[in-house]
Amino acid sequence: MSTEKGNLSIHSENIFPIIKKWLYSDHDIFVRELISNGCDAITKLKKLDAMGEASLPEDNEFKIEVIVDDKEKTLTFIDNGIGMTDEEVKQYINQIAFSGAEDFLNKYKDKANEDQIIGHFGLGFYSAFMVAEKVTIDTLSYQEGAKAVRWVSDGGNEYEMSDSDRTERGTKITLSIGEDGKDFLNEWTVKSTIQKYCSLMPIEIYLINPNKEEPKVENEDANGEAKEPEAPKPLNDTTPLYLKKPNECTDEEYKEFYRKIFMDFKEPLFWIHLNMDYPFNLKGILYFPKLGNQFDTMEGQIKLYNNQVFVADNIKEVIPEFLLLLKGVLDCPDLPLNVSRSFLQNDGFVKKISNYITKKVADKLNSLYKKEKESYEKFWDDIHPFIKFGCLKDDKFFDKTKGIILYKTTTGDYVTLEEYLDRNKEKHENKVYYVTDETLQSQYIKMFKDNGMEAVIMNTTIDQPYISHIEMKESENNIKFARIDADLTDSLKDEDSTSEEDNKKLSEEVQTIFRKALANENLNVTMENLKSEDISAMIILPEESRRMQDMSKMYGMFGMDSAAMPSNESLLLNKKNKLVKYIIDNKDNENTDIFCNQIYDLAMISHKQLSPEAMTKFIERSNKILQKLI
Ligand SMILES: Nc1ncnc2c1ncn2[C@@H]1O[C@H](COP(=O)(O)OP(=O)(O)OP(=O)(O)O)[C@@H](O)[C@H]1O
Repeated sequence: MSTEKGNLSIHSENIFPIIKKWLYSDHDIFVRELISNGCDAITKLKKLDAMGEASLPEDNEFKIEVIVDDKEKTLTFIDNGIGMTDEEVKQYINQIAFSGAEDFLNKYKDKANEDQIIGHFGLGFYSAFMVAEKVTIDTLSYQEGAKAVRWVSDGGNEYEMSDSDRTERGTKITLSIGEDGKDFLNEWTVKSTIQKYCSLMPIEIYLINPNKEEPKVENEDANGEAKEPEAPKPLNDTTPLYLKKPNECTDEEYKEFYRKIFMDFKEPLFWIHLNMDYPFNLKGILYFPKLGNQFDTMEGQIKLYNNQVFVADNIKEVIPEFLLLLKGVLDCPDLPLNVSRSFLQNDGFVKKISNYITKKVADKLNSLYKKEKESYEKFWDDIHPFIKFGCLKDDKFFDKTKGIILYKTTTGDYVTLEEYLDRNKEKHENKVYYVTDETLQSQYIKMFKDNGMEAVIMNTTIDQPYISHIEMKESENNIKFARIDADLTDSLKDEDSTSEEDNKKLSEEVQTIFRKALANENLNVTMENLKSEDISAMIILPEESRRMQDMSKMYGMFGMDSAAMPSNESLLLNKKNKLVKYIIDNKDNENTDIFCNQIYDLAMISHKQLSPEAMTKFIERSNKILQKLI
């Protein structure tokens, strides 16, 4: 073939600077594009072979090689697929491939919307110019008698075609790397890019560095026999586990796949294998990860693939936000690979996928609850923030899971809301008592236990919004949550023969003593006849006031003054307690001040953390009390 020069029919002076500029943030995707073109070329040939329209040599092994040569400043992609004839190069590369680039340019002209443009990476072959100054294609078609063709372009709007010296079937694309792309002459960069985009692609991919000094290996074994050199390993897993049928996969395989993909060596708790052909094609595995410790951020990772080609991580337009707390791989060939995020957002098809995944997750949780209750309870501490977040975010998910949401009780077991309410209805109807800090509130927990009562433990950040959510959803049933120190239930009180009037008088009297001792004119004091004699006093703060306080503390961080909030805390004194009785009967005792302050601090410690000043005084006073015992 005589050398042929041509002009790429283009409507812009030069499209390539635009490609480089706009796609800069994603400029490693050219690796994905060129390798997937190689995969496609091989898949096409496999199909022809299966139809008997191509004959392949006996020892044929399909593969893709990527050669990184920092001396020659080239990065080369070789496949042994279908190849192209000169006519095909003209048609596919000069016309069709370019239309992808042209399409891109039109979008760029019409919509100055960055998201549209960056999201649209359907540039295929021409994305090579994002890093290359010159691109050379050497290709030999599988067809009998085909002649090898060379195509060269330096990224302007011109190309040159001539005969090539390629003798093997397939296509070799050589990128002469320019200044912009010099990172891609680094073996590690190329390797990690291939692993990012191509680790599940269906054809074996090998990375070759001709300039690397191979470490000397012993080529004789212990008996002096010549050792077989180790065969190079592909960088990818050509048959990812999710392609297998769920009933053919073992637990070990699921765990191994998880370790390999996420490099997470903590075992996942359980998983959901998605395998759907109709009405859309979706395969994948979603894992519920084990939370490390409470300081670990709950951040999952959902990798989206299109026919084993990586598209992106955590695309919240396709995957419901709360599912992003999971880890998983989803392969959806029906989702266009080259489409902008704003398009996905408005696509009804994508919503169907998202609803399907949500339903599958809810189904799995329900089946675990029904069939493997013990494991479900064991997993609960790890999975509950995820489930609660899902309930807050998605009403449908809430409807499907509300009956299987567990509450860990101070008795040590796990119950549903219905079970809790039912078994406590004699003592407090439609009311859920909860604990936010088991250590701090241990005094109250003990009192509850002594009286055969129980509270549920709600000690994570998601619990407060979740409580409000449940109260809203259950408003018809008038279900209310109250922290264990929010009020005093009748079950904790004993019969009291004192008249209401006398009681009021007594409370006022004691209030005066305590106000004076604590030098606090606003202190509220009430008297109750508790069942237990041991407790001297408790701090009571109505649920609503505490929620307001918590909120103001949160907003205080953003400049609101939380000190300006009135406090509704009151000191509840136990009439039955010896010390309280003693104070009432010996108002003028020299130790009254010490008693009152110590009682108040002890009650406060079980309610919230003391301020540094209060703590210092408490310790000083405790030491003084001890000294009096000498
Ligand atoms: N390695 C290759 N072997 C054989 N043909 C190829 C190869 N690379 C590209 N082609 C041909 O060139 C055409 C255009 O390639 P290009 O990557 O630009 O677009 P595409 O692969 O069709 O679509 P896209 O990459 O946008 O999904 C391909 O459809 C194919 O026919």
